[in-house]
Amino acid sequence: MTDTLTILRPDDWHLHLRDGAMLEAVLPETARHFARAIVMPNLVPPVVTGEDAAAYRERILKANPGRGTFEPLMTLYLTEETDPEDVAAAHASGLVKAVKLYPAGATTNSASGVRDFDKVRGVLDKMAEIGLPLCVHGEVVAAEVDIFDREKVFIETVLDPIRQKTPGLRVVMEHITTQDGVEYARSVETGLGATITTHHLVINRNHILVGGIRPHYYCLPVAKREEHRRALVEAATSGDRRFFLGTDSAPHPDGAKESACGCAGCFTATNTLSILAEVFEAEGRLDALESFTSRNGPAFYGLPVNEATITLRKGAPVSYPAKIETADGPVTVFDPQMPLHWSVEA
Ligand SMILES: NC(=O)N[C@@H](CC(=O)O)C(=O)O
Ligand SMILES: [Zn+2]
Ligand SMILES: [Zn+2]
Repeated sequence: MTDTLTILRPDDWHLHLRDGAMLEAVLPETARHFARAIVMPNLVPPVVTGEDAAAYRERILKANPGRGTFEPLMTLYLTEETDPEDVAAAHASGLVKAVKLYPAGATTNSASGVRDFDKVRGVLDKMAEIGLPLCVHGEVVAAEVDIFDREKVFIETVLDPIRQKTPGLRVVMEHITTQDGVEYARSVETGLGATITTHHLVINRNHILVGGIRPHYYCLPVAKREEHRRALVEAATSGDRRFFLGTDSAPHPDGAKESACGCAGCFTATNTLSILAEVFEAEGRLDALESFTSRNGPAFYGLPVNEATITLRKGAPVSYPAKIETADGPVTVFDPQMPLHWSVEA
């Protein structure tokens, strides 16, 4: 039986670091194990211009004393007013690694997102020309579409048309939650990737609703039926280069989650690697963990893999804090409802 596993140091291709006191509290949780992360731009106000991204990057680096090896990979929040030339300049300077598309109203802090996709055509055409990836929160927001169908309908009515109208545009389907997402990603040979979160590999919609409503399992896109979770596990553990880890670790203070109108987001930075090792081992696919966490993402983004490694060791159940303390209040760490035996060696 394998009880140690050494893999290239992982990256997180979808992460929320927030700002201010929350940034300071959560950044070490990611920097402990990850070399790089694609940092989501949904601050209030959002990170829209190259100048915004440069300033946010400085704040992240400053919040990370003594852990100089963590590299934030910056993104821009696409609005209907985004200037294609500003995007191109931010890309050319090496500052920005992706642009993020939020359909307006789809998720946390998405009010400045896109309503009319034709209005961003110029930016998308420019991105296709320069090879800058578009990261997509793939849910429609129309009130008549059931929340459990929003991803599937988005793929059919928004994502596929966008890709047809802007050939060559590189797209990452962020945090896919359905078999439909897996199948669509698999239907395209190059230029389309998909991130999968830690929590969507573990929970289905019953975790949110059975035995009482459990706000710490509520995130967007909302977890789906078990058959969809199984499709995600199969895709993540397959080694297929189109699928890579984006934890979507999204901290909210407990008070904002345990509320009559609780925020969406699961905070998984602290125990992600232990959870993933458990999931991959259960599938008999520990050999594919490195592809998912450390190889497929850099390959999609055209970046080198990390040189450093981490070692996971199997032993007695790992202990981790139930909550992270922050100046904004405690943040509950995702509870996978299973013992975790794999720890990351310091
Ligand atoms: N995933 C979530 O449920 N929440 C994210 C936003 C997002 O990634 O959609 C957040 O910023 O809190
Ligand atoms: Zn999202
Ligand atoms: Zn997210």
